[in-house]
Amino acid sequence: MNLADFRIPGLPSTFYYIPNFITASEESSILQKIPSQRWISLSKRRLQAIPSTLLKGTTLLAAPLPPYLVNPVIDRFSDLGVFDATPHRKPNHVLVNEYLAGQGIMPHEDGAAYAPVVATISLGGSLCLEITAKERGSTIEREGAMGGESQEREATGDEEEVARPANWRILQEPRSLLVTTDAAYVSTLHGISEIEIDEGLSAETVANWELLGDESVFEGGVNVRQERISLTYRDVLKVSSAASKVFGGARR
Ligand SMILES: O=C(O)CCC(=O)C(=O)O
Ligand SMILES: [Fe+2]
Repeated sequence: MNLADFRIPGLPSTFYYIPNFITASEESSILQKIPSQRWISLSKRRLQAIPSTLLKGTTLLAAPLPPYLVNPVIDRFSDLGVFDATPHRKPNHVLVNEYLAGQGIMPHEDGAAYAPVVATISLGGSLCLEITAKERGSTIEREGAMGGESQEREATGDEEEVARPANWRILQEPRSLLVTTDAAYVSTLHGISEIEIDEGLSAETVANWELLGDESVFEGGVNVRQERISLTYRDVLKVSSAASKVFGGARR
């Protein structure tokens, strides 16, 4: 399997969409293992930061990812070379987002705490991710990384930016992998509309239509939202080990 074969055409470089990246039984096994007591509730969705929320929004306290987030996907990322260009060459942080029908996430960018590669696995329902080309020079801070604290920022996000219509839609099916990298990571915003039905779905309006696993599901042009969980894998640039914190602190 070659990542280049899965490049989404017509979008800023580079997005890749791989349908059926995991099997249905792998999907249900992961869903069962997501801990039910770790959710942070935001007004529009719930999330978990694993292994933990970044310190100051930028620094990961080193800890391994739990096995259910490692197997089988990390080896598959390696086979595809998804994180080959990032400093740790594999992800060290996962944001788990849950969206019920009608829930979404404001347009945002993921920001400079991470290497510019996000690998998103979708579980449960399908929905459209909306991509907007960023205006030159504009900056919108990362929304998801800081968990609960960032909710305020989400609410007060730059109105001009969020009011602009999306340029492209990527339809994410359950069990698919979406990779956002290179210029696309820094030159576009992504968001999910708070709607219960995605409408007008077709080869003309969905950028990854030709790459879908089963486009016949969407033949009527509609997707009725079901509960969806996304696993967004990232490589946090700054990692601090607990030991270096303790000893570094004691020496000063
Ligand atoms: O759920 C998704 O696919 C997107 C989530 C997201 O953008 C984020 O957590 O930063
Ligand atoms: Fe994001």
